Amino acid sequence: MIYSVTLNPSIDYVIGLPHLELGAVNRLTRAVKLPGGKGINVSRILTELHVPSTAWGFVGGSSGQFIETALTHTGLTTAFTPIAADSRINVKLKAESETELNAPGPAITAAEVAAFKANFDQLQPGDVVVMAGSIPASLPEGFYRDLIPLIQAHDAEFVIDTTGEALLATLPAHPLVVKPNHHELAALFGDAEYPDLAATVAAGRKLLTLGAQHVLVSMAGAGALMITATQAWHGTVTPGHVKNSVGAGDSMLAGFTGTFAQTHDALASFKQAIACGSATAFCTDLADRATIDAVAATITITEL
Ligand SMILES: Nc1ncnc2c1ncn2[C@@H]1O[C@H](COP(=O)(O)OP(=O)(O)OP(=O)(O)O)[C@@H](O)[C@H]1O
Ligand SMILES: O=P(O)(O)OC[C@@]1(O)O[C@H](CO)[C@@H](O)[C@@H]1O
Repeated sequence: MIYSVTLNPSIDYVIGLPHLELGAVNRLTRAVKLPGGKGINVSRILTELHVPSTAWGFVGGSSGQFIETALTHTGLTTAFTPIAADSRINVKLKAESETELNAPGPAITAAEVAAFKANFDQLQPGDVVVMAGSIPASLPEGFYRDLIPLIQAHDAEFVIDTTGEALLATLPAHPLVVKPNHHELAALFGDAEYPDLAATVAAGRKLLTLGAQHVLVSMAGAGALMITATQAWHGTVTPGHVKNSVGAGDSMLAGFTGTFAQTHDALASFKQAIACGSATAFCTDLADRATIDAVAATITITEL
């Protein structure tokens, strides 16, 4: 079983208008509410792929109720920990360009944390826990790192999508896959942007040396890399009409994790990762199965 962890779920309030004028009254031409949060997005894509998963995390208030109900309607299994405070609302503004306004998240009490951690008692060998997204300000910075022993005590694996020191701190525990984007990768090593794929591969390979089992580097419209100790592949898709980049990275992680959990075939998992990431970029919400399959048929993989 795959479990996603979203410590800080959100309602994603997606609003659109042709032109934003700061300091003026703007009339929206589009306004929709979606259940959001990186782990939740991973679970939503897994559902599209018919890979069972359960979404864990903290939800509270009427916003939390909306998130839970909306996810249940998608067929996703949730086992959220209820909290007294309200889940956050993040604004995704689509005008001339995309702007995201992400809230800090609710206060979470020690009793709520204890109830959440009790979930980990049910893990079985071979299960995978995907931890993704920000940590609410009321929880310690090292919260993800502290969950790893709870996972490994059951011989389960973990996947982590975080950045900077928080990511580096988890590598000695051998995450199944890490997926920085190329900007995050450069920042991780205090480098300027990498000039070419060879330099990006060399930096990605350092993450393997530090302990990651698989390394993907996403590069938005330029596709993605998968890097092993001796090989590297660059994957791209036929360009399409980009409608939404929110959740492309989460979709990618879902594609890799879901396929790897079923096949243990890293290259097939990489292809599905690219298909899911790009399909989300080509959809108005997260990708649907038909778009994922259509995009998968256009993938080109080049061994570097
Ligand atoms: N414009 C695009 N055209 C085609 N594919 C895209 C595009 N943007 C993203 N993708 C696909 O999605 C993958 C992940 O995108 P990206 O590199 O933006 O991840 P990210 O920075 O983690 O995204 P986010 O945080 O917005 O979810 C890319 O590697 C690519 O396969
Ligand atoms: O504030 P965080 O937790 O870093 O990111 C949250 C978020 O931006 O990530 C998802 C897209 O990746 C959205 O659904 C959600 O609003």
